[in-house]
Amino acid sequence: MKKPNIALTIAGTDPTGGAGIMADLKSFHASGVYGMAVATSIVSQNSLGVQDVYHLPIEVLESQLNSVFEDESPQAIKTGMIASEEMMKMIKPYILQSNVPYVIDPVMVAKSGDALMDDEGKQKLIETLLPIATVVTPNIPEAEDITGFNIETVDDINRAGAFFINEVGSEGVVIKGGHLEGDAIDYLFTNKGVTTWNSERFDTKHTHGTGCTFSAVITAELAKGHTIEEAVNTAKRFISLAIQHTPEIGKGRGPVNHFAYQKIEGLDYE
Ligand SMILES: Nc1ncnc2c1ncn2[C@@H]1O[C@H](COP(=O)(O)OP(=O)(O)O)[C@@H](O)[C@H]1O
Ligand SMILES: Cc1ncc(COP(=O)(O)OP(=O)(O)O)c(N)n1
Repeated sequence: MKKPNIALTIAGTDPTGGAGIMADLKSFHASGVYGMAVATSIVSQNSLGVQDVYHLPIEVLESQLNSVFEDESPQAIKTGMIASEEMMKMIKPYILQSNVPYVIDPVMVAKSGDALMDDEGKQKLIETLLPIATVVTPNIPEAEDITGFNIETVDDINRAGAFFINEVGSEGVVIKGGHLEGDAIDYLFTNKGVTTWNSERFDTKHTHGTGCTFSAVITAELAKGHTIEEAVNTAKRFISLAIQHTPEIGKGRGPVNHFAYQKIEGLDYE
């Protein structure tokens, strides 16, 4: 059997499996990629919200990174929740040395409204990690925080896309339209221009972890050697099916279905 491609996620946890590294590992698996995961923070959360957040000591983060990189070389890396500048500085050299596609989900606030990063962390993310990203996947509030202006119209989205590419220095950015009204439209900006993906908006409250899942699939597709455009195309189809076929788990805003794409599209593993 051929050795699989490997994707690594570096992010926070969710014991109920809807978001964070747990959702990333399921999404990697459902994309036919071998997943590895380094935890940054332990988050006690569920479909009802975030109950507690415990940031791991920096030496625990370093120790996990060494365990991964002493042993293997992932073909793509994703970061999600990174709470402090100290963590960002610890992670950055591992990403640079890997020299593989790097996806940033700039996680700042959970949909429950709970903060997952402080204000200083947001500024440091712009300075340390966003300039080395292959793709950044902000939702509208995250894009507003990073750019510093309100995003309400398509003109605002175009201005935000230009800000990430020209001022921050990211190679690509997908500004996700999940938080706007109407169809769920996502906008990919690269130096080649803008590409949009449009899906119907499914009327469901079960959208916990949509951003984690979407960015994890982009990472998996990049690990397989696909282009940014191909990776976002697959991720959009994956997340649309995952939201359309939610498993209705938990008492509140539950997770998406990480295995709908695999079942419906009949993904073949190599
Ligand atoms: N109700 C919905 N119906 C269809 N697609 C959605 C819906 N909500 C979000 N999406 C899609 O899910 C992905 C994640 O978007 P979003 O929910 O904005 O991210 P986040 O979880 O980071 O807030 C995007 O592709 C977005 O268009
Ligand atoms: C550990 C952890 N990371 C990220 C998030 C945010 O997830 P996201 O996919 O943006 O969706 P919501 O969970 O906010 O609905 C999280 N909750 N936990």
